[in-house]
Formats: sequence, C-alpha cells, structure tokens
Amino acid sequence: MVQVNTTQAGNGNSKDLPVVLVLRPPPVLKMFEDRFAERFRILKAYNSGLPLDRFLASSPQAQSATALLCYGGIAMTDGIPISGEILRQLPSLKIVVSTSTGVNYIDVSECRRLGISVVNAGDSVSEDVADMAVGLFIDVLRKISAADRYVRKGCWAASQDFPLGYKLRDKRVGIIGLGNIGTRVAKRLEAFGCKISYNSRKKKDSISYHFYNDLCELAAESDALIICCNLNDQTRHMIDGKVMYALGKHGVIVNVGRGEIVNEKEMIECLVRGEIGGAGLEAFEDEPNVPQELLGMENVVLSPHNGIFTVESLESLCEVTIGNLEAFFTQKPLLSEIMEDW
Ligand SMILES: O=CC(=O)O
Repeated sequence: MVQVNTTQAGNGNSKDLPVVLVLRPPPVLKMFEDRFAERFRILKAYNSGLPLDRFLASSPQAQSATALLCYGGIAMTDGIPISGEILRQLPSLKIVVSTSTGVNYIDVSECRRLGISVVNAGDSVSEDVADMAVGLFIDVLRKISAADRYVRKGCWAASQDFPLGYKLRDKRVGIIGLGNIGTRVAKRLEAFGCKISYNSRKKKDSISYHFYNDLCELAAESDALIICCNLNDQTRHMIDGKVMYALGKHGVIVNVGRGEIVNEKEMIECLVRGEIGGAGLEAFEDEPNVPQELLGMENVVLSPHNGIFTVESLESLCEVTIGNLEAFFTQKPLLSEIMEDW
C-alpha cells in the first residue's frame, strides 16, 4: 500500500474533495495549483518516488480514482502517453481530462471501449494558436526573424544586402483542418487579403471557401499550406514530398499542429533542393529536438511549440479544465468532450 503526499497549498481539508489523479503535472496545474487545490484533491503520482507502474498497481487511491488530468504533445514539457496499458491499470477511471488540444497521446479508442470520456482544451487556446500561425507565415514571407539577425550581426551597418521578402496580400492559402484553430487562421488571413481554400475530413456545407479533397490539388492551387489539423492515423505524414512538390518552389509550409503530420525528412530534402520556398514551424517530429539542417536555414522560422503559452490562454485553459472536472464530479454536461475519433 502506498500513501502519496497530496498536501496542497491553500487547502485545509482536502480529504473531502474529489480526487484527481495526475501522472505528470501539466503546465496549467503548476501555474494555478492553488485554484485546483481549492476544489480537488490532487493525487500526485509524480511525488510517490515509485516507478509509475508500481505506483498505479499499489496505490488504493489510484485504483479508486475516477478522473485523470494529463497533457502531452507540447514541447518544453514531459507528458506521459495515456496508453491502453495505463488505462487498464486504472479500473475506476471514468474521465481523462487533457489540458492539450491535441489528444494524439491518448488512446482514445481504448477510452471509448472502456467507457471513459475524454475532454480536451476545447476552444480555450485557439485564438493564440491561430495568431501564432499567422505570425509564422508573415515572418517567413517578410523575413522578420532573419532581419533581426541581420541587424544584430551588424550586417546593416556594414551595408550588406538583405533579400527581398514577399507580400502577404493576395496569397492563396490552403488551410489543412478547418476546426477551431483553422477557422480562425482563415478569418485572420482573409482580413489581410489572402484567398482561402481548405482541406478537412469532409467538406463543410456552411463554409464558402473552396474545398479540396485531394491534398496535391490543394497544394498546386496554393502559395502556402497552413497545418491546423489533428494528428491521427489518417493525418500522419500526410504532408509529404509529393504534396510539397505540388506546392512548388515559392510555397510555404506553416505547421501549428503536430510534427508528425509533416514528413520532416522529406520537408528538409525539399527545402535543401529549393523545391519549396520556406517554412514556419512550431511542431516537430521529435520535440524538443529540431533537426540540425533546419537550424541553419534563413527561410525557415522556428518556434518551440509555444503557441498556447500566453498569460490569457493559460488562464482560460485553467477555467475550462476546472470547468470540465467540476462538471464531471457534479454530473453536469462536460464542456469540451471529444465526440468523434481523432
Ligand atoms: O499543441 C498544443 C495543444 O495541443 O494544446
């Protein structure tokens, strides 16, 4: 039997509170621990001093926990995949609360089979991720990061040439995944005078943007592809060399989804051979390891998967996470349940 220290700041009587199991603390829990601790008893597997398997098997509290709070797929952090193996070790589990939007690190079909609900960050961080996508795109076209390096290195003062950028207006942008984030990227870029088309699982009847079922066709008709979709078995490596070849020599790839949606090796080959024009990336296949080749490319803008990390987004993520947990414990409708397969 393992007793875990669940002592929480600002909580004198945590024993009466509903238990929430945490394997690794999500950034939002670290930032707002007091708010969580006022409402829930956080069962901190990471404080047990035991290997996870042993802790889960031997802790009566873990065995009776109905809610699991987790995160994953976001760099600068070290989330744990919520595999079928972990789920099967938690016989009382009824809900998995993800503080990430992407739930590719959760075995969602096993959750369904076991009757466990899954909720994610909902729409709480979409605005900021959309801003990041647009920011990366503008940076690639207008070379803002490259210009910053140029000034700092003294190249301006030394009268060295700086290459021309490209205008944003009139660019044809193909959005891949027109959900909460993709829709916002589209709205923002429309305001800049871009022409929007999209690809998603199915055509959306209420949307007037041109829909392409075929990614190569979308790429051939676009100056940039902005990846905003989920990672799943259908989308893994769907942006490959063929799609990039269709995008063409001036084409730009922006990825604010997950690294594995792009075939990174083929993207690097295309960039090296000049088969695409540039990339703005905040997601990589093996985060936080960014391939060495990308580090030296002036036409590539890199960001450490930090699209959601603003004060405001973490605040609203805290609200939706606590809201989902409270709804679950009081048998009210969940705020952001994942309804279909991802
Ligand atoms: O990548 C960010 C998220 O999934 O929330």
